[in-house]
Amino acid sequence: MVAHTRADSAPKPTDPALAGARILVVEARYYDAIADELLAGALAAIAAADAQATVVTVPGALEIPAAVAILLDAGSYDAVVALGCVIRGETGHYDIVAGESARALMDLSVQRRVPLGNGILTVETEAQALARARVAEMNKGGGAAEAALGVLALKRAAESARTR
Ligand SMILES: Nc1c(NC[C@H](O)[C@H](O)[C@H](O)CO)[nH]c(=O)[nH]c1=O
Ligand SMILES: CC(=O)[C@@H](O)COP(=O)(O)O
Repeated sequence: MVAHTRADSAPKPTDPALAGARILVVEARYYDAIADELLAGALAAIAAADAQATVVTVPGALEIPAAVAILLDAGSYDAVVALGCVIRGETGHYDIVAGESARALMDLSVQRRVPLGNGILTVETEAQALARARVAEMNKGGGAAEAALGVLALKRAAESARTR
C-alpha cells in the first residue's frame, strides 16, 4: 500500500533514484529553430537528473505517438518525453494534429504506466511558440522532461514501497 504522497513531499526530478534512468525523447522537427530550443531544455533537465537520454526524430507531431509505441516495444525505457510544435493554419488540421497527438500520448502513458512528459506546443503564432520553447524564457521542453522525471521518481517510490 503506498502511503499518500503530499505534493510538497513528492519525489523531485533531482531525486537520486533517477540516476541512470533511460529517457526516450521523441521530437518532431516540423520547425527546426523551435525544436532546437525544446530539445536543449529537455536534455538539460535529463542531465541534471543524471539520467540518460535517447533522442529520436520524426517529421511531425502526428508521428510522435506511433514512434513512442514502436520504441517502447523495441527497447527498455523508464520514461518518455515528447517534443514538438503545432501552429494553427487556415484549416481544421491543427485540431487533428494537436488533439490526436495529445490524446494518443495520454493513452500510451496511462495504458503502459510509463511516465510521459508532453512538450508538444500547440499555439496560434510562431512568436508564441518561440517564447514557450526558448530555454531562457518558458523552457517548455525542460518542463516536459521534469514532468516525466517527476512521475518516474513517484513510480519508483511506489514500487519500492510495494516491495517492503
Ligand atoms: N502543421 C503541423 C504539422 N503537420 C504535420 C503532421 O504532424 C503530420 O506529419 C502529417 O499530417 C503527416 O502525417 N506537424 C507539426 O508537428 N506541427 C505543425 O504545425
Ligand atoms: C497544424 C497544421 O497542420 C497546419 O500547418 C496546417 O495548416 P493549414 O491548416 O493552413 O493547412
